[in-house]
Amino acid sequence: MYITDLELKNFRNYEELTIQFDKNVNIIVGRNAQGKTNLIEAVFLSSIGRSFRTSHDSDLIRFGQEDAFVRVRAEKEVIDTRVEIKINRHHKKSIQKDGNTVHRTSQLIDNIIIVIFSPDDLKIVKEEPEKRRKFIDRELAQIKPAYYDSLSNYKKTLQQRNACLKEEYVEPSLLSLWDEQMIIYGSDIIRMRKEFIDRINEYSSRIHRGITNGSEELSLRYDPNICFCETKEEQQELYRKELMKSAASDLRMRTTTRGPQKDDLQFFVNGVNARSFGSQGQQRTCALSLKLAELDFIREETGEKGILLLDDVMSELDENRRDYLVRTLHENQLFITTTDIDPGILEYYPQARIIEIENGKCVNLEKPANL
Ligand SMILES: Nc1ncnc2c1ncn2[C@@H]1O[C@H](COP(=O)(O)OP(=O)(O)OP(=O)(O)O)[C@@H](O)[C@H]1O
Repeated sequence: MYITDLELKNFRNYEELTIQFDKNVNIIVGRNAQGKTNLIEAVFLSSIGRSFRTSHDSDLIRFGQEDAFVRVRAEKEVIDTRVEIKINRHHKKSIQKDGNTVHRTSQLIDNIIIVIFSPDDLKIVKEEPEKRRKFIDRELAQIKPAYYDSLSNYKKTLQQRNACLKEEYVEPSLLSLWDEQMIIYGSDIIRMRKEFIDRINEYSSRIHRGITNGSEELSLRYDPNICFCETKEEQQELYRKELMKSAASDLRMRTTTRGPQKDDLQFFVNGVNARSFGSQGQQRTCALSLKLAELDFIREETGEKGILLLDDVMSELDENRRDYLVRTLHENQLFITTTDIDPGILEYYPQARIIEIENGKCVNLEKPANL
């Protein structure tokens, strides 16, 4: 799968842009604050209909304008696709896929599959558990409609249950109504997360061995707040018991204290917890292995090669890791944003398309003379 072209109108600092991409490597180069990340943000929008850096769609509209428009075309193994997004300051955003209106974001799932890797991702090991849950959710929701549905239903139910717990008087029958919903959706989430992490563990440990020339063994462990059970029935039964056990503390604390909203993911390098004891370099290598494992997972699940956006990440990696990244990704379409082109990348990818950005305009599609 690869993105063939992009069209923008009044998107962030772009007034108007039409651009074709290379099916392998696209290097988006320019000084700071010129619109490099804005460009890949527009590309990313076609995968889940949302930005990776803001939850306010109106932020995407060019200052002083009322509407923004994004069109992304992609070629896939079986059928090509086109995603168009219109954002208005006052109305709901509208999305079309191949000319048909998308009513629910889940209808976009499994169409254009994009993985974004930014410097923030390099901190995933040492950051708060929320970041690791977000990683799991973003990845799974993008390719598994069932996960997307369970997660959004779970989040809605959790909100309603928490609102109920904040009331002066908590109606027991209402609470147990929410509990039954939590049990169904929460159990599904735990089971799908467990399967996902087991698979990602397998891929990432192989990749990690490759990056470290076999000197480090990475293993991932899912750390669910409510233990994983082998069967769905056992899972729901356990979930029910845990909710009953925590009912008194939930009422006292006026919030839901148990469930997948408290899950975490642990990283071990050579058996040692990387969050507590890993060096910064080791933590970064874990993050890199995890990201690359995502692409393997996508390939296995969908048969498609996911598209990778590397936002400003090359300069954050040492030569060894950069090399590994560049060498292993020759089958995926890459978008690399950078202020300076690393000549090493052009050695591997002499055909890479260089897209130079200046103040929301594409100024030069040729290779600079010095490279
Ligand atoms: N809605 C908007 N309308 C107009 N301009 C915007 C809008 N949102 C952001 N910008 C501008 O876009 C620019 C930032 O673009 P972007 O984040 O893509 O930078 P970049 O080229 O990736 O820079 P860096 O190398 O520093 O990461 C800023 O000048 C900002 O003011």
